[in-house]
Amino acid sequence: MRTAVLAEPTQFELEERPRPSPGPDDVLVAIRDVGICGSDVHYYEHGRIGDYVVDYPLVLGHESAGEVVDVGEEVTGLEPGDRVALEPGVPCRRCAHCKRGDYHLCEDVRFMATPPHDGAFTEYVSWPADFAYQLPENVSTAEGALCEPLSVGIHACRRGDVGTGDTVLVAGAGPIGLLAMEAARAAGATDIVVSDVVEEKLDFAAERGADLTVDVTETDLETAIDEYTDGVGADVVVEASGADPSIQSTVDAVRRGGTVVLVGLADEATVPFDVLEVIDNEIDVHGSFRYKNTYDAAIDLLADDAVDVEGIVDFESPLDDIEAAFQRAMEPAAIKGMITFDP
Ligand SMILES: NC(=O)C1=CN([C@@H]2O[C@H](COP(=O)(O)OP(=O)(O)OC[C@H]3O[C@@H](n4cnc5c(N)ncnc54)[C@H](O)[C@@H]3O)[C@@H](O)[C@H]2O)C=CC1
Ligand SMILES: CC(=O)[C@H](N)C(=O)O
Repeated sequence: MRTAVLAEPTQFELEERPRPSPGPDDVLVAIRDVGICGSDVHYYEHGRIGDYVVDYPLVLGHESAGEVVDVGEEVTGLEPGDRVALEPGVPCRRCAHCKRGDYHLCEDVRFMATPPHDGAFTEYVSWPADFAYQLPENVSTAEGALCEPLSVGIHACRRGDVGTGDTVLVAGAGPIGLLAMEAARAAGATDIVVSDVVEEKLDFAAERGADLTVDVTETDLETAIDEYTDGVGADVVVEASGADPSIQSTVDAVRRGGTVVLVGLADEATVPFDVLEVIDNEIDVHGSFRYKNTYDAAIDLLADDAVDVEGIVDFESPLDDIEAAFQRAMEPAAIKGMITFDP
């Protein structure tokens, strides 16, 4: 099977690898669509993200969906021909975190395209059947692949307890921010403010329904939020940029008693943060790591047309052109690239 292998920084090689056989509890999936995530681009460019260092060769890609072509002997509920979205993190199922239900916090998780685990820029993946979610007829495999970043948005909104009538500030209009905006709207938020430093990103967020956009290179975020909320502040702030100034400004933009959800990964682990403001205003600050139990919700939202994920895809490319696709994904205005495979 044809596989794109990251052989060294900024260097993919296309190689033939043997097609895997599904284990007893696995499904063999012919991959149809794989999104290019910011983390894939980071590994491509720098060979590491924090403590995760690429031991070459590595197969990238963790936002994937495709068609089941074979099933292990113990698998029930899925059969060849079914289209599925693959949840990329398979936990150990035995540790204290897994047993508590926080399987996304499992320290032995096998997460696609996070070293040393291979991902989905390949023609076939064998994957545990319970982490393969059947797609209804009206949900495409491209949408199935984007259940992954949508899940990050859904989990962030759950962490922030976003509810009916809320005003939500989403900081950062990359794919994660844009899909957090979709998830917030679906959770009942009626006012969504999006901040960014790139005008095109904000224009795109506005086209996709942001009620207010704030270019923080020109406008003070706290002032803009104060004006929009009559001095109250946002009920929930979802920080999805990872930029230090944005992280710091979350406590100024949120209302007293509101919630800040930190999703964006800061370059440095330590960011100066006004703790007194957190205490005085009784702000709940939550970290949000990946997601758990979101795929069914993501697929239901897609089937009901309650969210739009395909609209964030701005370019598609076949596997053979993956190098060019990654070069394009590195452009500042790029949003979401998708590697597509012929059926
Ligand atoms: N916690 C988690 O489980 C996950 C975290 N992430 C992280 O979430 C963040 C967002 O991911 P993507 O959307 O893929 O990244 P992205 O890089 O495409 O988007 C970030 C956006 O933030 C904007 N930005 C930069 N400085 C800003 C500022 N001061 N204020 C507001 N916006 C600013 C950028 O212009 C860009 O549009 C990244 O840090 C990524 O590593 C991604 C997936 C999962
Ligand atoms: C941090 C990322 O972008 C990646 N999606 C991951 O969950 O590791």
